Amino acid sequence: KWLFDARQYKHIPGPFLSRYTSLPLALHSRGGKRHLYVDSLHRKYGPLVLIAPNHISCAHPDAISVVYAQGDHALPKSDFYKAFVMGATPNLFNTQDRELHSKRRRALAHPLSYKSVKEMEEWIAVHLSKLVRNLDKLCKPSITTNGSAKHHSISNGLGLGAETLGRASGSQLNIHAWFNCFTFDVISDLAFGQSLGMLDRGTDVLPTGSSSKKVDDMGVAAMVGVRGRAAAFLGLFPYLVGFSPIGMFVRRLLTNFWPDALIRKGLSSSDMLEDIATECVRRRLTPSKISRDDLLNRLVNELKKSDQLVGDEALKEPVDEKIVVTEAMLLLSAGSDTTADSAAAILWYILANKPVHERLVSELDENIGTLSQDLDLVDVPKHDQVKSLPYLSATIQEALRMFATNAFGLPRVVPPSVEPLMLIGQRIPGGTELSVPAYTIQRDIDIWGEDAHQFRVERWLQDSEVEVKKGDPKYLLTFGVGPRMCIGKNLAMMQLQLMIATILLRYKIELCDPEKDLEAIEGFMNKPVEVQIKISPR
Ligand code: HEM
Repeated sequence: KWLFDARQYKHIPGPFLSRYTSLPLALHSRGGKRHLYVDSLHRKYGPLVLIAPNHISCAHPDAISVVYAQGDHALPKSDFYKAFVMGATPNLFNTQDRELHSKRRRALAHPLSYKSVKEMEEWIAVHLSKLVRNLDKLCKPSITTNGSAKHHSISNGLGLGAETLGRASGSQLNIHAWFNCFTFDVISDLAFGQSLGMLDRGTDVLPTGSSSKKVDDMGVAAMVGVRGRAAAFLGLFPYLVGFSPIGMFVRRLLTNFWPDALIRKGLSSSDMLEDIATECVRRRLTPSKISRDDLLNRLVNELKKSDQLVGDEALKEPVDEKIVVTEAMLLLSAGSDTTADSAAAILWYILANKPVHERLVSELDENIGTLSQDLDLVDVPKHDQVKSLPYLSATIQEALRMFATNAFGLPRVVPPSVEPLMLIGQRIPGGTELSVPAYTIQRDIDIWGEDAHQFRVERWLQDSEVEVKKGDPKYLLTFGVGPRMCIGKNLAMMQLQLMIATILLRYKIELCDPEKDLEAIEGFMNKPVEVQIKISPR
């Protein structure tokens, strides 16, 4: 079968080794640079490349609507997603079953609609205000008894090794770590009915005793990150993982004995996250606890409705706790660091481009004006004030194009039973995995023009005086495309617009090292390593 597989792809170019093994791809994935490797292969071999024995990467604009097609032509997610097991049941993100997906998607679509997210804006504002209070304090070094300036320090969660994720001294801090605290607090508040309290504690390390399993000194952001890296690697060997009892058993073995510490840590982080989510959801579902109309409440109601129970009857029935936990945990892992990573990258691009920074500040000043600078009255903009600002929206689009939070191609599979599929003039046999590499598409000069590698906000502006090829959102793959595209986009965009606007309105900021490029490491998503800024009140 192995040799047969290799023969049926002989018309597709690619590295010799990749015809027989996924190892080259896996090694680049383990190194956190898969998208750059695949991009280099496209530059060498052209738009279709065999990157693993039955996996074709398609860097062509026409491939997007075929690989991520809607309706009857939709291709299911490939076995790669088996590595994203969380709990013992599949969730909206990792299920390969079309019916289960539609059912769960319906249950979450309403709670995450723009209208519903807008109704939860006040909870987001509470956390934004806490973020600002923390940054305000860090902006102003306090004076010690001997008169010297004392720097506020923050131990803010640990990265993979011993490096501190968000240390701040005086007016220098890693804004990425603070964005993580903010987005984790928001999503845990909305999805678990209780925030993880990171902004209150100034750290993403949970207090001891918050979980029955051992949560060592690793921050939750690092747990989510390392879990993504392990899954992105193991997904290339899907026969090792999965929901079956054997898959679960093998997973246990891997967690304890896999020779690579990163993979072991990723698997045990997944267990720890599950443990945290289970405890939070269980606490929240206890009848005596306060109930409020947040994401968890809406999700529970929708799940009950999808079980054909309606009205009062639905509310009386207990919902399957396992399903709520698995979906709430998905929201925690899918809806937190992704937003923080994107916000950190957007801010980096703004600060690295002074004219863009200045124009944004003028737009915000003209449209919003000053916010309260009084620590006790921390005031943040409303989403209605920022959502339609043209320069802010264009900057966010352009930074997401350049950074590509979702950078590698999300794999789908041609069902074995169907007729070979035609893709940009080539026959693709059933059973083939296909993906469209977001990073490569988002920097393709045929789509974006000769300046595709340059940060040009003007390409998204209607009335730009600068000569530039216009941007087309259908080639921006940040949130995915098709039936499996991001369901949390409304919430993510709302947070991104509010975070960036608030920070720019309130503070004078600059990069600590403007000469340094934005460093990123990729797991399932691409993540900035850190963004160190100098910050002071405006
Ligand atoms: C800037 C932030 C975000 C980015 C870049 C992002 C990106 C993505 C992408 C690319 C996908 C498709 C994944 C695939 O096909 O394998 C996806 C799916 C998903 N995202 Fe997001 N996301 C973000 C924020 C959020 C938020 C805030 C939430 C939840 C509140 C969320 C929940 C989900 C879920 C549940 C799915 C699975 C949808 C399905 O399979 O039907 N995401 N996201």
